[in-house]
Amino acid sequence: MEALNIKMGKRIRHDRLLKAFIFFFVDLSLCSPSITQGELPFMTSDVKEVAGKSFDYIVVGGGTAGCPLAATLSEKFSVLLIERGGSPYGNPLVMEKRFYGYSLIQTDEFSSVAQDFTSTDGVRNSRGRVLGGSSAINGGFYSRASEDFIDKAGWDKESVKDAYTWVESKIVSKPELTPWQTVVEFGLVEAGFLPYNGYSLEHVEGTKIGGSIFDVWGIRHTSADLLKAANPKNVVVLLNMTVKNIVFKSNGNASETTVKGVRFIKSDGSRDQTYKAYLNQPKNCTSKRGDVILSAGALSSPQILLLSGVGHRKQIENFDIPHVKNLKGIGKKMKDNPSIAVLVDTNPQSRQPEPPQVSGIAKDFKFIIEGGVIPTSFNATRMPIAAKIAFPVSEGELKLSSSDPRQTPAVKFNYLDDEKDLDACADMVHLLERVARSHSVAFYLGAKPQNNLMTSTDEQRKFCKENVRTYFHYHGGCTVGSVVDNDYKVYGVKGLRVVDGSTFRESPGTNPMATLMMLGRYQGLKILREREHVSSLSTQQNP
Ligand SMILES: Cc1cc2nc3c(=O)[nH]c(=O)nc-3n(C[C@H](O)[C@H](O)[C@H](O)COP(=O)(O)OP(=O)(O)OC[C@H]3O[C@@H](n4cnc5c(N)ncnc54)[C@H](O)[C@@H]3O)c2cc1C
Repeated sequence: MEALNIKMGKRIRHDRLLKAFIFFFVDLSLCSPSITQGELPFMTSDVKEVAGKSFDYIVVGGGTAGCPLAATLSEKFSVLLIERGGSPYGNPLVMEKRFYGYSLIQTDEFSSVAQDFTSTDGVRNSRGRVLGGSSAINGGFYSRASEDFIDKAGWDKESVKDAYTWVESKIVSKPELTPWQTVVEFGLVEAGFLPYNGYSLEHVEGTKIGGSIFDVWGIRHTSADLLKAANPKNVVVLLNMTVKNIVFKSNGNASETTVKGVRFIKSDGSRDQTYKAYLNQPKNCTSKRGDVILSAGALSSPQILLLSGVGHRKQIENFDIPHVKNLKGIGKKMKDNPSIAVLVDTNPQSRQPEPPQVSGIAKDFKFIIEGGVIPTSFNATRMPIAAKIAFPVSEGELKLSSSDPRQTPAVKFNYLDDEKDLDACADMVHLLERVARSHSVAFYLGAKPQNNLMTSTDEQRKFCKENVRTYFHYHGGCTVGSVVDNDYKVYGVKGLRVVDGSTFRESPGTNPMATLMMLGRYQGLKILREREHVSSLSTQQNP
């Protein structure tokens, strides 16, 4: 136990460990409020309510960024939000913390809330397919981006803070640590992740407890809950429909590409029947108009652009899609933070799953380490401690693999291709082992601390190459500066924006969910400000 008593910036008190053990035996979810709580009155799967109609804004993808964006725009404008998946409410795989991780193992081709995909590198991965997007299947760890990241993005600091606070006031809770999470905390401190910062939403070096979108009853609050702030008179959330492509105006002016609306299909597979929804048209050419905003995530937003004929001509024409606009950056700069995990348990066991709640941020913010209990089947879990490289150099590409928008496009991330990433990974393995083999972890498992750590760089590099996996923070494909400008408008196309993880040149160092929710709110408010004097009444219906 001596190792537990090492000095920290702020001492972790022993009564916390006792409290954590008590928590272990009292399953708070038994007295949880109903998981159906939160159904939204403006959700529908009835295509007739929407097909052929016009709106000021059409948001494609009700995910992490799309929900806060639609909620915010609806304060002043009519908004249609189209989501390919169904409602998260009432689904225990989404809503209940005790089933965390099960959604990733119960997948099917077209309807499960998590959609499996394997990158061309051979790494298995997942993405959300439900209102709330990937915030409905993820670990729920909530952490703001660093000031440096916000500076680089050129965002207004005060507005960023307000947008984070808006999100946090609605869906973020301070977690109670379980015994295992407390042990991970001690292990990180023991391995030198200092200072100890306690509970913090900020991205700070050392060890910290992050926020959570799971509340004290173990109920998940996805970004869909942010839609509760929407103006119910102004918003329609259309579920179970997949947007196939963007509809452009054919005004004969080849130099100007203007968006008219979107075309979509039912997600269940009846692909032959397509439906359309339109943007309201401005009364005259000087009035401002709304946009179609793609918030379909790092894989689908570039895919929808390519399926719409926007992108590299050759790729598009290979799928018999008419080419509309040459924009070479689409599908480029795809990145996924390389990750390595070490299992601390020797065998699978049937434990309650636990999302990561404590993180170690090390070496000038280069590495992030977290630990959890992850289900590998319906009756077995493992206990990995995993680390990611925060700012990898290697990048890859996304290409169409089918004209079916429900299929995941082909994506290659080129994990660890760059020597700098491989060196960083070797360094990361060293740190990871120090946590995984710490006295704290060994004490919890009732084992002796192992001292057979990998020592040679060659051994660590080999381990990295053979074991690289995802931390699920993939991003890029429509990056700022190459596909969208600083206002998130697609270059050369009128009435089209992208607001989601595809616009990130790099993931915000820490876990990205908080910053994507913030981005939805931030960009929504920015658009409202831009159009302060325009009301939806100044527009006429289309067609
Ligand atoms: C398993 C897992 C664990 C993670 N853990 C964490 C964590 O603990 N903390 C953290 O900060 N981050 C975590 N992440 C990362 C984070 O959740 C994602 O980076 C983030 O949610 C992505 O947000 P987004 O808005 O870009 O996309 P998404 O949230 O994925 O939203 C895209 C939405 O668009 C919909 N859509 C896609 N195509 C179409 C179409 N053609 N038509 C209509 N709708 C469409 C999708 O169904 C989805 O709802 C995790 C991710 C995963 C997958």
